Parts: sequence; structure tokens; C-alpha cells
Amino acid sequence: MLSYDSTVTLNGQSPSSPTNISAARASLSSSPKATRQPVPALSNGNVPNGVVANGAQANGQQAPGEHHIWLVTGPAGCGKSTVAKYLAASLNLPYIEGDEYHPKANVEKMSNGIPLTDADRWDWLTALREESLRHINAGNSGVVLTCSALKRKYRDVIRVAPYFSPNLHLHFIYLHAPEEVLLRRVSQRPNHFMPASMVHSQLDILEPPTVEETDVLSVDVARPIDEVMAEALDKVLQTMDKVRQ
Ligand SMILES: Nc1ncnc2c1ncn2[C@@H]1O[C@H](COP(=O)(O)OP(=O)(O)OP(=O)(O)O)[C@@H](O)[C@H]1O
Ligand SMILES: O=C(O)[C@H](O)[C@@H](O)[C@H](O)[C@H](O)CO
Repeated sequence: MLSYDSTVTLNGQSPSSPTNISAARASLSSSPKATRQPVPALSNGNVPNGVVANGAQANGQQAPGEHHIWLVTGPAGCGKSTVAKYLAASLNLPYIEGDEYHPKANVEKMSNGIPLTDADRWDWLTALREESLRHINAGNSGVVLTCSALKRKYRDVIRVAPYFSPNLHLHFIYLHAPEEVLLRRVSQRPNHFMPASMVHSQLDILEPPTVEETDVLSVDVARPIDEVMAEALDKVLQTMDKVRQ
């Protein structure tokens, strides 16, 4: 297990598998509003460690030697899983569903309408950081994960990930919407442990990213999902371009 201050190595390798960034760009330009771009059916094939082998076509090349962690963040119901699956499929990257890494006790608490504490979240955050690094160290050019990361200090825990690796770039994709939108989505979502009554507690402790958190891309998600996904992907691709320059 990596500890809080472990050195991160990338095996000195360029990513061996190309990603389909060109395909993602083509899809954006041919479908500006992305209305013909359905949420990829990932067949829910999560293996226990949360990795999904997605079926996106690999048509392009990511800049060799650069690695990215794309962390989709925000309160319950903002659309983290939906957007993250879309990004992972579009970029042909592994996907980690953060909720699957909560210990049973955390899920029981949330199911019973009891908000988690900092202590409840700490090991979960480090586990997600380590799991992301495991994917990068295994030779993936990047990884997409979901994690509410509601407070600045939670994001800072994840920010340790690229500390020793100049070629590893961490980005947060912060999804935001008014409480009534989140409430509606959580209420209407079937078969999920999180009761709608928990939405308020999430917003109560939420520390929205500040301007000084320059690794954050923000997306207003109080809009149709096709627009949200298109904007998220566009911002990701633009960010990759900046890293390459
Ligand atoms: N932009 C959108 N417009 C309409 N419905 C949406 C939108 N984004 C997500 N949804 C729906 O809202 C619900 C919550 O989305 P999702 O599960 O992706 O959120 P989440 O942030 O991962 O939630 P949680 O952290 O609670 O698991 C789902 O039923 C999803 O289909
Ligand atoms: O930090 C937290 O309180 C949790 O991560 C929650 O955000 C849930 O996991 C998620 O929203 C499920 O609905």
C-alpha cells in the first residue's frame, strides 16, 4: 500500500495503448451539441476493484509520456457516474467508481441518512488515490474516477498523487447544480443507497473549488445530459492540449 508520502513512479514508460482522443474530437466537432452521443453502454461490467474494460475504439494517440487522472467531483446526484463513464469510454480509459470503495460501514451510515465525517472519509480518499496510481503504474495513460471530494482538504489528499511525477497531471471536473436539481435527481434514481434526505447535508459541508484551485474544470450540470457530457469532454480535450504545449 502506498502511504501518504510515497514516491510515485511511472515505470519510465510511454503509454503502450493508444487512446481515442482523435475519435473524441471528431465526435465533438461532428456533433457540437452531442445530442446524438448517447451515454455509452458500459454494460456495468465493473470488476470488484472498480475497473471497467470499456469498448471504445482506439483511433488516436495521446502525447507519449503524459498521464492524466480525471476526477469527477461534486455532491450526490450531480451526475458524477454518468459523466465519468462517458469520459472514460470516449477517451478509452479505465473507470473507477468511487462509491464502490466506501467501506460497508460508510454505506450503512449513508443508507440510514447519517452524513459521513472526515474520519469516515479519510481512508476512502487515500484508497481512491492509490487505486488511481495503480492504474497509471500499470501502464495506462490515464484514469477517470468519481469521488465527491466535497471539501478542499479532501481534494488536497488526492493532490498528493502526482507530487513526485511531473508527467502525471491531476484534474478535477467539478459538477455543480442547485439543490432542487440534485434533490430531484436523487429522488428519481432507483436502487441507490443514498436517500434524497442526504442531499442537504452534502451541500452543507460542500466547499466549492476556489479560483486558486487551478486544476479544477467546472461544469454547470443543471442542463440536459448531452450538453453536460459535451462540455465536460471539450474541457478535458482542451486541457490535454494545454498540457501538451
Ligand atoms: N444532466 C442531467 N440531466 C438529467 N438527469 C441527469 C443528469 N445527470 C445525471 N442525471 C441522472 O441523475 C441521477 C444521478 O446521476 P449520477 O448517478 O450520475 O450522479 P452521481 O453524482 O454519481 O451520484 P452519487 O454520487 O449520488 O452516486 C441519475 O439517475 C442520472 O441518470
Ligand atoms: O462524501 C460523501 O459523503 C460520499 O462520497 C457521498 O457523496 C456518496 O458516496 C455519494 O454521493 C453517493 O450518493
